Amino acid sequence: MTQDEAKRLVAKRAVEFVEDGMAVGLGTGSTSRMFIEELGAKVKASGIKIRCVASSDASKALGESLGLEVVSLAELPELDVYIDGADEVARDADGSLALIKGGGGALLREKIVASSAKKFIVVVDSSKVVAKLGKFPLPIEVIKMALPLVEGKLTELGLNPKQRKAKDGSVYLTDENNYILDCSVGVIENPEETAAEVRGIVGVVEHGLFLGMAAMALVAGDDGVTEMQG
Ligand SMILES: O=C[C@H](O)[C@H](O)[C@H](O)COP(=O)(O)O
Repeated sequence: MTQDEAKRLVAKRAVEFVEDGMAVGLGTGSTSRMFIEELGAKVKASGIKIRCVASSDASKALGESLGLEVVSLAELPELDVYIDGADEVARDADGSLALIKGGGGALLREKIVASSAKKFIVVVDSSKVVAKLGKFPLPIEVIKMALPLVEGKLTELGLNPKQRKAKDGSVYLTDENNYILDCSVGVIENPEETAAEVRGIVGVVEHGLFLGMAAMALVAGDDGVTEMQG
C-alpha cells in the first residue's frame, strides 16, 4: 500500500466518527485534506447536518469548496470531535499519545482547535508511528520581532533551530503571520521537559509537541486501520 493509499484509507475510517448534528474540527495537511474530502462526500450523500471549524485558511477554503459549513471558533467554541494528521506519533511514558505536528505550519491554530474539542482523533499512515519522537524536526512558531532572541535560546538548549522557508525560497509565514523555526532535536527523551523549556522562552507562540491531547490515533497500514488509544 502506498502512503497516499494509507492516508485515503484512514480518512475514510475517520468520517465514521462524524455523526449528524456534530461540531467538527478540521485539521490541516495532506491526510486532513483527504479527510475533508471524504467528509464533504459523506455530508452530500447522507444529508447529515454538521458545522465545522477549520485549523487553517487552506482547510477552511477546501471545506467550503466542498459545501461544508465552516464557521469561526467564536461562533462554535465547543467541538465534538477534531480530526487531524500528525508528523510523528509515539506513546509517552505514562501511556498517553505524544505527537509532533506542524509540518504544514498550522500547529498554533491546530492546538487551539484541538483544545476546543471533546475528542481529538489523529489520523496517520503507519510510517508516522515511532518509538520516540524527534526524528521529524520540531516546529516552533515565533513572533517575528523575537526571532533572534528565540533562535539564540533554542541554540543554547541544543535544539538546532532553522528558520522555515516557503517553497519559493521566501521566508515562511503562518496563517497568524508568525515565523516557524524547525528544530532538529534528535530523540526527545522527555517531551514534557522539552515542551516546558521551549514554552518558557519569551517570543515563542507555540510548539509542535501535542502531549496527552489525542484520545486516539487511527493508523493505516497493510493490515488495514488499527486504533491506538490514548
Ligand atoms: O501543520 C500541519 C499539520 O500538523 C499536519 O497535520 C501534519 O504536518 C501532518 O501532515 P500530513 O498529513 O500532510 O503528513
